[in-house]
Amino acid sequence: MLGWRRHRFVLQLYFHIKSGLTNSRRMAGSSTDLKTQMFAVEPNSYSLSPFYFRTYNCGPQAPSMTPNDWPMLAQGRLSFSVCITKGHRVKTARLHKSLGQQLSQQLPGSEILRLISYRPNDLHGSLEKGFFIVPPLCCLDAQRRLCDILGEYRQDIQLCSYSEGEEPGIWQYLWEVNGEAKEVARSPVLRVDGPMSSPFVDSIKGSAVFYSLEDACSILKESSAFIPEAQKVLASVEQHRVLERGPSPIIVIEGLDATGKSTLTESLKTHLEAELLKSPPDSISHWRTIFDSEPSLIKRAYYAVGNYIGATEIAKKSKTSPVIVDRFWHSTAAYAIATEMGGGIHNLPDHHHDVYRWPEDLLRPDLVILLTVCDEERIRRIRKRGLQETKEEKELEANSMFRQKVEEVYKRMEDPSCVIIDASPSMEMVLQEALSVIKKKCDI
Ligand SMILES: Nc1ncnc2c1ncn2[C@@H]1O[C@H](COP(=O)(O)OP(=O)(O)O)[C@@H](O)[C@H]1O
Ligand SMILES: Nc1ccn([C@H]2C[C@H](O)[C@@H](COP(=O)(O)OP(=O)(O)O)O2)c(=O)n1
Repeated sequence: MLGWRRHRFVLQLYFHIKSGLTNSRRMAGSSTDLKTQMFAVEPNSYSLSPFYFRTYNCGPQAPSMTPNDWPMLAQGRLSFSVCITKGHRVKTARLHKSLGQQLSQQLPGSEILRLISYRPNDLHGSLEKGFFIVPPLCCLDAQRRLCDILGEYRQDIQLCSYSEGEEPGIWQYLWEVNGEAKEVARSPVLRVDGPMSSPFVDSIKGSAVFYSLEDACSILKESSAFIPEAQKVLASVEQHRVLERGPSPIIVIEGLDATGKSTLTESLKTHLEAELLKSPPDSISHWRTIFDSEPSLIKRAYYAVGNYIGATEIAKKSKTSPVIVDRFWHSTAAYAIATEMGGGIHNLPDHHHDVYRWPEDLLRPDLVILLTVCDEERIRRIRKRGLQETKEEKELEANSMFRQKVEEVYKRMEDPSCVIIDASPSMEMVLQEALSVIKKKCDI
């Protein structure tokens, strides 16, 4: 109760001294929407699985909740959700990324979790992405700073706070960030079980993993207004029309950074008198850092399209010699799925889920080899190599859970699935093992 009073006081004080135009039409729409809204918070230390809650209408039989049901509200804690309201998908994705960065930088000590909000009967039509913010205990300053950050985004966000209310239960308060102190709506909230099909998984398709060239290109088309290089990548697709593949085997080598892909692909090239190609191909790889700094919607669309551009060259070369490919679609899907799914391995989509399928319209290799080495050896190799690591690889080094998830997704990919080779032994032994697998699986 005390938490709620203090919390409302701080927010109202803040909004009273802010001025600006109100946007009552949008907020009125949102407040009615809230009555049927589901929220899913990605797993973290509070909950190893996603945390689901929904708003509901009060009634005589309405169940009420206590902070015991909401671990993040224990000890009078307050928490917040910020959703980016639905709009142009590329613009929304960029706003989401920049808001996430600002929240992490400017609210040190707060837990910033990814959140999605949706209506169960219309997931894709209603899905909004955002963050669930748990400031440190007794940190009034965090609320002020949160409001400061949100000022810049006020036309595009919906801010709610959560606390115990005057009436029993946990309440969600919808705030108008844009003008006088105004609590626009309030609603009791109820923690609920997750649906059978995870909305986090459903939201991946078409927003982080693209199962057709058309889907990935549509994102790059929309991005062209903000990123001139997106247009250049699309022009490259036009120049690379898919060709019939030849009779020689196409072999993809996959694995985490420093598992020995480059070393093995170079040796295979020599031993099999093969062509060595990589994805993304040279024609677009110089724009990689530009797309790496974009939100996953755009970054993953770039890598997806890169596979299709690469496929044209792969198909052409397979007419005359075996082709070895250093990373292909499995990398694109594995890193995207592992990044988008919070929590541990148990939270990944189940085996045989259709997120692990190969895109129908993408050239299918004859064999995919996955190189694995233990963490200690992989990190020893990264240090020995001494080259600059990508930001993502630095995170991989720091985040063992993410690394395990990427590798697990590789292992779950289907049709073609990966043949796993333990790449810990000497380079010569790894090469011999790879040659033996290739001999068995391909016509060489
Ligand atoms: N089987 C192996 N045993 C020991 N070191 C290896 C082996 N394979 C590769 N390396 C070394 O590990 C480092 C990373 O290998 P690299 O082929 O560049 O990996 P990737 O292409 O997967 O990032 C390099 O310094 C390489 O010489
Ligand atoms: N075909 C590909 C190749 C790489 N990627 C992405 C997946 C990861 O985000 C990075 C990994 O590439 P990185 O440059 O770190 O790794 P290598 O140097 O190729 O070992 O690129 C992809 O999505 N699709």
